[in-house]
Amino acid sequence: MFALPFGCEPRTRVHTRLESGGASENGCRRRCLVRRGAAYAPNAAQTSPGLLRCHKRVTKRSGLSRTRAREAVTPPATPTWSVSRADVGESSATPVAELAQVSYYVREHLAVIEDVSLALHRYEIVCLVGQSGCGKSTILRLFAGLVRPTRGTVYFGGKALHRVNPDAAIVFQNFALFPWLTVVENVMLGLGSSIPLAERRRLATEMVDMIGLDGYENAYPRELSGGQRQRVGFARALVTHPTLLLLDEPFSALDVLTAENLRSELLNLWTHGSMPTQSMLMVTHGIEEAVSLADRIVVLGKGPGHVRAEIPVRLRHPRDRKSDAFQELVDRVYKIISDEDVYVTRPMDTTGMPIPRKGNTMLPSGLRAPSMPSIAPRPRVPVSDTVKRSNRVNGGDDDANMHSGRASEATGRLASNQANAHPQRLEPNNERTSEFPALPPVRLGSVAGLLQLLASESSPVVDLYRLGQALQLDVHGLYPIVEAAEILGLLTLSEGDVALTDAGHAFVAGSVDDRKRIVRGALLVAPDARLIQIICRLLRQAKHRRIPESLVLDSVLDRHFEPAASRRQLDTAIEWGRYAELFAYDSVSGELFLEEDNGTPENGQERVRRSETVPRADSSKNSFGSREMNQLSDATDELE
Ligand SMILES: Nc1ncnc2c1ncn2[C@@H]1O[C@H](COP(=O)(O)OP(=O)(O)OP(=O)(O)O)[C@@H](O)[C@H]1O
Repeated sequence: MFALPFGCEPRTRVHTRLESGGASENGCRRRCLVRRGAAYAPNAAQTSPGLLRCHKRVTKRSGLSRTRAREAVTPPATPTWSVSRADVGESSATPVAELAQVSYYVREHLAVIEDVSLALHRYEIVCLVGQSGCGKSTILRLFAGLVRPTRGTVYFGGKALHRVNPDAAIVFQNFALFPWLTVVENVMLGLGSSIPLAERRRLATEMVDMIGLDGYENAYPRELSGGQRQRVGFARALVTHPTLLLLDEPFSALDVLTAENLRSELLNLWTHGSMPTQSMLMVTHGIEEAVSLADRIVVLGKGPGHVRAEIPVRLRHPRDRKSDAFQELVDRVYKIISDEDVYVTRPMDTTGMPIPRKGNTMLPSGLRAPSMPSIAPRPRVPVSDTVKRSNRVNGGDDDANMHSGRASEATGRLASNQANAHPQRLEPNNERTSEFPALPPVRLGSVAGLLQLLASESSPVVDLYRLGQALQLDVHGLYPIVEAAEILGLLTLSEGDVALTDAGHAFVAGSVDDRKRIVRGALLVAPDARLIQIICRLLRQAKHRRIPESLVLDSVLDRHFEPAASRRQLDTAIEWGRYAELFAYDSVSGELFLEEDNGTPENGQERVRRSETVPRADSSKNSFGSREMNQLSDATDELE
């Protein structure tokens, strides 16, 4: 199945609101929501992790100063962001969308779902859980108007829906990106052709920025990690400003740390009222995921699909997964799903108390046991220097690793026991031929996920071994992520224990811009980030602020690493440099380049940003004069 967000009309109410003060009902409502922040909402500047970049968006669009723009969208300081948007009492009598006694049959006689009634209210996240084949995705498609009910009615905004829903968008599990289109072009597809091309590009670029992919606008999907691809999926859905966001297992294809990071960023956007969306319906197989995100969990039964229980989740955000209330709810949902004979009547649903008839503890097919990691104490196993060195050059096993795919994740898990039991037996890596510092080849999204996880722990110090167990990562998979965080000064590792530093706490609490600033500052001074520092200096020396990647490979990396390891080092440097917006990369020409200089001195160095005006060298290596190449090549000796 492949579909794009629906609707072609430009829907610009949020931007209108931000620029003009907002006159629309929706804009007003959302503004009120933000203002009520004094009573319930978070202070983005203090507590907002992740993806939120509204202040930057406002700056770009309205010309406000950055500080003023931040004030325009940041609610007043408040103790905590703890109340669900569904709890603000703004849900109106008319649901955002509703299935009223809907049945859906295929081939005229095969019932997929039967007599399902389900209302989605304003500012509510509803999670659909249930065994494989119980009709979860079908319900999503009904709300999207992609399929029509055989009986019953689908309502949207109180009106019967008879066509594809233009105010809904879907985020898919498998990202569904066009590989031949860049990030911005993929997002533009969500907008439809009735909007002028330049406007589509502008809106898409803004959304890419908001979703935390600034610096990747012109990257192709193959250059992105799974988490980044799913960010594009979110951007493509959100760029249409959908009233209803439908999520079909959006985190299930991601490794656990990336999923953790993205999930918390999404929740943060939602909680801050930064999304144009009024209601979210998410299909998930993860019970803990449902309990951590949902305002209401709907459990479906199968044969044919029907609603077995609706369980309101009244826990406050951020939800403590170790709390008794959280775990009780997980157990309750688990019991309802796993025991077909637990019969739940509708009046009982609101209390969330099922009536067990007889025991059945088997995990149904397609249902994952509670999967979000929690960490317990354990005996200590230090990580050997050999493992550290080996992992720096070779990377770990998870999707976190930039050079391994899903298959290697599974392999890594299988290998985990041996590796954890005998880390000191791992063979030293022989690729490196000198003491040039190697970057651990991991994605920074995984680092963010790890930090997020550590911050949610009650203990300030967490045991690395237990952490690996909880994440189902062996030492090869986990250590490079920890090491990357260590290089960036975000955590400390001592005798097998990891602890967040002040910078690590600031990173977790910070916005996307804050996070990038922290990483940028660290990369410019960290001794182990010498490769990135050399690239930055070469770029500043280059005539057009562009260098071919071959220069870095030939003149720097190949002196110190075997060719395959050189490539991995360069890919890592590109990923980190892009994230920090230190430089950009053109994968077609294989060139690194500086973006427009915004003149902001940082750590004694000048930060540079994108510019269409930077002259672009020809994609062939020859466009760099041999004299310049020689000069730059000579310069590397000095830089090293
Ligand atoms: N167009 C169709 N033709 C034939 N069978 C269909 C069609 N649509 C849905 N089904 C069947 O209906 C059942 C429910 O499908 P659906 O994808 O909605 O379930 P699901 O709960 O989302 O499953 P999963 O959790 O495995 O993704 C499945 O058995 C599916 O094969």
